[in-house]
Amino acid sequence: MTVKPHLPSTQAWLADSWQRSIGAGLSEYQSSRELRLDASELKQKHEQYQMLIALVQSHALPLFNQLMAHSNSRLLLSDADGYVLRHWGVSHYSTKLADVALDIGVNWLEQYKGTNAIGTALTAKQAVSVVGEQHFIRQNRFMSCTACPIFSPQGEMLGVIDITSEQQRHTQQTLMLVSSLAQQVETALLCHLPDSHYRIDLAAQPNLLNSGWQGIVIADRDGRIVGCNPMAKQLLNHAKVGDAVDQYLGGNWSRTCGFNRHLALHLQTQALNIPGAKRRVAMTDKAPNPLGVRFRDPLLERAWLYANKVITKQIPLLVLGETGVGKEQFVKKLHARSARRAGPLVAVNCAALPAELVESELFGYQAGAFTGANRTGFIGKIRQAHGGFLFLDEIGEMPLAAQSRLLRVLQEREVVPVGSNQSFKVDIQIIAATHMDLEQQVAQGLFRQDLFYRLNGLQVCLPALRERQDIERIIHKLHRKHRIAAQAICPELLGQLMQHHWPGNLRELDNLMQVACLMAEGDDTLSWQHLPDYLAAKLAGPALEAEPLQGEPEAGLGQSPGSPLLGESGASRQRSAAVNSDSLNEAIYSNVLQAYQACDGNVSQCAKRLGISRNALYRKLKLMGLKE
Ligand SMILES: Nc1ncnc2c1ncn2[C@@H]1O[C@H](COP(=O)(O)OP(=O)(O)OP(=O)(O)O)[C@@H](O)[C@H]1O
Repeated sequence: MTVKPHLPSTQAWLADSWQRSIGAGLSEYQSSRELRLDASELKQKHEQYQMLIALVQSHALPLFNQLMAHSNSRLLLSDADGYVLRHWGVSHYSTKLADVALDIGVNWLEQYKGTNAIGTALTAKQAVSVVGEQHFIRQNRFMSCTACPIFSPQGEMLGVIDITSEQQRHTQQTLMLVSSLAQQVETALLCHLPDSHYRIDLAAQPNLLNSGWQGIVIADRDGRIVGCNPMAKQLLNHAKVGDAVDQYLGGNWSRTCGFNRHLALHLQTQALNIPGAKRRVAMTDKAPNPLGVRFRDPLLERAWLYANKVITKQIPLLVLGETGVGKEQFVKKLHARSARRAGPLVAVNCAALPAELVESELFGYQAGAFTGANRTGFIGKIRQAHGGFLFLDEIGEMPLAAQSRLLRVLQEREVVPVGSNQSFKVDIQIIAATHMDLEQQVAQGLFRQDLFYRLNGLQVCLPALRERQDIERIIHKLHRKHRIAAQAICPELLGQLMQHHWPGNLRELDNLMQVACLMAEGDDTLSWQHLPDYLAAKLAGPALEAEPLQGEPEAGLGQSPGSPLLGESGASRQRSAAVNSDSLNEAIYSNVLQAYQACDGNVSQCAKRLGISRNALYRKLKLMGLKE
């Protein structure tokens, strides 16, 4: 005899769900059906959703632990197909959950389990609480479950987050808590969109800015919206991705990061500092044609074509070239034009990575893995780069002890976070860059030969600025970038710029143009008179060829050494020293030291002040014994 279930009548979504359970052929008296992933399928799911899992762990688990850890409850995450991906909470509860198969890898769609929070939230696309008797299958009625879907910034449902409790009956508060956990994860996803540079929180009242109910807009470096939450859309009258933030918030929102006002809105802007902030939300299908990028210099063109060939095959790429030739920009362009462009580009500054932190930075670590570890753990740069590029910048500067650890990391394409026994497969393209002659470093015992071979799948060398056939075009390009209004360059100055040695390469030219254009504001022609004296002297007079601090030139520090790199043609063009190198080095030391002290040891600020890259500053500080 079949017993007709008594349909709950109080809430429409619940009645609909029971109807669907009956429609799926389930009976409340039977035990539920089981669809379970096998080990390899589960591993695949974990790889696919590792970013989501990590964000739940870092953005939802701490609050859950604080409020529910002692209440025989568990926090669960399922994917959009209803498979439980992970659960967290008190350990003695999981056996009981396992009895009803609320276990990792088990599917909780309504068609298998009847009305339940995970399956019903997925179908109804809304937060639901399914408490005790409301479960369709009797076997599940000892539980209270509350679940809320998590949506990607593009509106795609990624999964649900759920709290399941054994004794505690869920209430409206639990529903609010789970919704807020889902919201935290959605905000984290928003902040990890490719090109995220600014986060702007907005609200009508200042005390709502950190309430969880504020609007959030994520903008790129140029102030274009790359994503926003529904509240921001509402507050900004349907702002869209691609719109300029200025259009909605005036021109002051990014001027100083911090609090601000625009009309009736209170704003709080912060610069996002996510390492390699370009993470994958979804892989896109077709890569743009790299051959569409044209270089007007044959050496650069060849480097581009070769590099593009190897990066489709996961062959490690080594990018060489003097400081400031644009290695980092080249890698960014490679990434942007590659099939992995929707994946992240995660940069590691190897010069600034202490040996003892190599594993935890690269592999990640579990919460509490060692003293000083972040409470929520860290996913690690390698897993962050999954699906994209891992860019090992300044590889030649890496201390030997750190090199052997890096080698181990690169040999195993599986990552086990420090303090964990779970391994994660990673799919990454490795690119390393350096301004140093690595082969010479190997010969001198300063760089491990095995690591060199591991990184040196293909080597491309970017030409120095003085060697480039398109130097005139670059000068005009950088002039256009910095000039304040239409303006020509006087032929004598142009000629001199084209002949200059440019030890700091593009960076040096870029800095010079910036200063000169400021001086030339309002004039029709950029000419000698607009150059500060020291720059004019540098261009006009005999070249200042000082010995660098350690065979290495930097722009912006007042020195002008020759090329240290590779013995390639540029090196042969080095001119002889014309000033006393000791006094020049002294001046540089004192310059750097002053700036470093003035910036309270803040490397980014100090590099900005000196007009050099952070990497270059790190190198200087190391030479001066101010950094490890
Ligand atoms: N294609 C380009 N066009 C114009 N300017 C460029 C280009 N590439 C790089 N630059 C300028 O040169 C600067 C240095 O570029 P980048 O950091 O890529 O050099 P790098 O070779 O990686 O330097 P380092 O070895 O010191 O880290 C950039 O900040 C930019 O100002």
